[in-house]
Amino acid sequence: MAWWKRNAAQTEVAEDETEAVLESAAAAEPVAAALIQPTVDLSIQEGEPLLTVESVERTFQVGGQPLHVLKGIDMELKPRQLVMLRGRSGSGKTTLLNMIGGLDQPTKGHIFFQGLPFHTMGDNDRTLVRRKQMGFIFQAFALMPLLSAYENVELSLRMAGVPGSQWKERVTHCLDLVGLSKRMSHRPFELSGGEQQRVAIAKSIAHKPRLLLADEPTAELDSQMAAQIMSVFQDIIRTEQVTICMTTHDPTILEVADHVYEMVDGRFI
Ligand SMILES: Nc1ncnc2c1ncn2[C@@H]1O[C@H](COP(=O)(O)OP(=O)(O)OP(=O)(O)O)[C@@H](O)[C@H]1O
Repeated sequence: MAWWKRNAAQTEVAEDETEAVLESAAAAEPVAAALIQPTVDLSIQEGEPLLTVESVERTFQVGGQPLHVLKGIDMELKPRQLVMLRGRSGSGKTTLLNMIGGLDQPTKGHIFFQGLPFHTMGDNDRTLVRRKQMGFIFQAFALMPLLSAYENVELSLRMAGVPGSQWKERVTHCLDLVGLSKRMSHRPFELSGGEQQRVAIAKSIAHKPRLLLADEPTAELDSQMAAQIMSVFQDIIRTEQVTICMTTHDPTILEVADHVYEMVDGRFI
């Protein structure tokens, strides 16, 4: 299980932990604001891919033996696309998503995000690009249980170092986009699973990322709620100009994808 999945699963935190997160967010604000000043030109020309994966392999050492998980992956994400990675459990989808998100690096091959070589960049540089340009959505929603929907979205703006003067308008806009204007003051336990996932989506797009990565975002939802989430994804691609790459096991939602990559044992077929 990827560490960001584990983090998501561990967000059932106690009250004092919520306080700690809020304090660290406040402390992080000036630092984050300084960190996310663009030091490289992240704009891309029309028609160019947002992300390119070339001949990527990932091998883990398990008990002294190499485990070849990705065995030569080539793919492309274009601006404003909805792309799905489909495959059986253990086929390597999350491992690939981690590479695309700059959370891990390939053993061999190249990954370019807006022309930046993720495969050679250091951890700090990839973290900066990720904070500013990417959003993440998890199966387990990753919401702070003691904060309202509004406060959850606002927290992600604080963490991204967005100036406080912009928070209210942006939080309201993002919650409106996912159809939750009337639920802003509700806390996660006062919301349905689909509504919680929509708060998580609002949270992930609040800082205006170019790329949204979602690991099984509909896995915990019934088919009606899953369809709602896919409709929200289509809306935000149009209105927020974002590209979405998600993993799924669910064959019923594949038809809304612009492209489906089918993964079998570390390869696309
Ligand atoms: N850090 C790691 N160390 C060793 N093996 C790993 C590591 N990460 C993943 N693996 C192995 O790589 C394989 C693919 O895992 P991955 O999580 O990418 O699959 P998946 O397709 O996302 O599966 P699921 O749909 O169940 O989430 C699995 O056999 C897993 O045990």
